[in-house]
Amino acid sequence: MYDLLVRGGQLVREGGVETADLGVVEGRIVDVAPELGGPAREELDARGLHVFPGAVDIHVHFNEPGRAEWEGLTTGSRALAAGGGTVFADMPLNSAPPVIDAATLDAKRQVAEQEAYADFALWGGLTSGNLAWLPELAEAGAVGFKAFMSNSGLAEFTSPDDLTLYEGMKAARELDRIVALHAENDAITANLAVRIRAQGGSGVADYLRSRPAIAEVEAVGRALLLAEETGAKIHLVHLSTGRAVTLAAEARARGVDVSIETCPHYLTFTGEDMERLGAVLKCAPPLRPQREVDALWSALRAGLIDTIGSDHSPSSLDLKTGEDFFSIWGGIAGVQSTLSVLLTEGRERGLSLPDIARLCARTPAQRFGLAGKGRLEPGADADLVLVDLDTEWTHTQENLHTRWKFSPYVGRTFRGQVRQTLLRGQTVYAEGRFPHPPQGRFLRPAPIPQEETA
Ligand SMILES: NC(=O)N[C@H]1NC(=O)NC1=O
Ligand SMILES: [Zn+2]
Repeated sequence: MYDLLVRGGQLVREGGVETADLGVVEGRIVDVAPELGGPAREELDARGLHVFPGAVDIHVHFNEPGRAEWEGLTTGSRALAAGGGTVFADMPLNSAPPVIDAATLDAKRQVAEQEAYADFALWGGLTSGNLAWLPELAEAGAVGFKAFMSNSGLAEFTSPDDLTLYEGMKAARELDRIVALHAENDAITANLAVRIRAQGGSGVADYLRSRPAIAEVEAVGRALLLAEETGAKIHLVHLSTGRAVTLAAEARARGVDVSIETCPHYLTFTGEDMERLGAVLKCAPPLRPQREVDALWSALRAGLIDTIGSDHSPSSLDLKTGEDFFSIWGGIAGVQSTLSVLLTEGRERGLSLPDIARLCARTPAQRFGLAGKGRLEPGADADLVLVDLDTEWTHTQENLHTRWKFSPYVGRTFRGQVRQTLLRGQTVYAEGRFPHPPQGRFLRPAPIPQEETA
């Protein structure tokens, strides 16, 4: 007897899209076939809908404990679920204190186990001062170590110098953990900012000039060399330029173990949009000219980019206002919109539905050792998103579930709407509501597979 039978949905799987039923027992998919026989305790009619694996957002900042006024695990994970997500990996900053040792990781884990509407993994930090604590972070279940090659924007989350990064990668290799890198050259970005501000620059165009593409490309090149030298596995977060993606893809072709992420905002908005809309679009690396947006879409079509993470990083609204654009908080609130962007713009730009499922679910789950996630296969968790692909809808402040109703996607029209999200067979989101209390579980990464993730 099934606990749940999902009837007649169009399943988006690795090989293509097929109409079939899903049989679920104790939160796991046990059977996938057309016209499964019952009985079942509960049936869900998915006819006319597409069923995707729950999205796995490997890059969010929910900022709890310590900075819940910026977002919070409850609101952040509700927004994730409303956007079709069932798993998130929370970055070690901007929670306070940041996650740089086992005790801070355990403290965040405890809060998330109470509050998260999705299953979750936790990143540890690799900072200038915590090399000695990487083993205990790995032991506590960190999914990997995040390092900033430029200023993180928060004094308590320091950047490792190149020697520390090199030694951190060696340690990460020993611990079989991935190092995630925010790759921008610190000397270029910091010194340009000082010079431009000294000349009185304080606007969006000034900010854009302080973070040129070469800052990203140089840091990506350096990170790849260090990874090649140490044999470490690295994950390049939020790449914003075609040239950085090409550099990383070339390194991968000669054996460097690198995965490549971009974010919906680099696929949707340009520097000109940032100049027009201001703080709601402030991020680092910054938004780029249209030709880079197009280059990222080409790279996605060519299979060069592995994962899409939201880099959801909001703050309270007071930090998003002010005359000096350099001082405004950098971070975009997009956790609810990743799948919507891909279903709308991605389909127009030539991605298939299985491509979208691979980028948003299968590859991030596989790359980060999140067993049972990201696939609609027998044995996997019944993490399902029911999507009506044809409905057009416009994002409003009212349908945002984040703490602050401040997102660049408000006012945007999407084609394809999330109707219902299930986590291990239980509905966590349906038609604007969250019918059950939070039940997210901590995911400890399994050993990372060696094979290519692309
Ligand atoms: N600290 C933090 O969240 N930084 C993020 N925000 C952003 O725009 N880029 C980042 O790396
Ligand atoms: Zn981030």
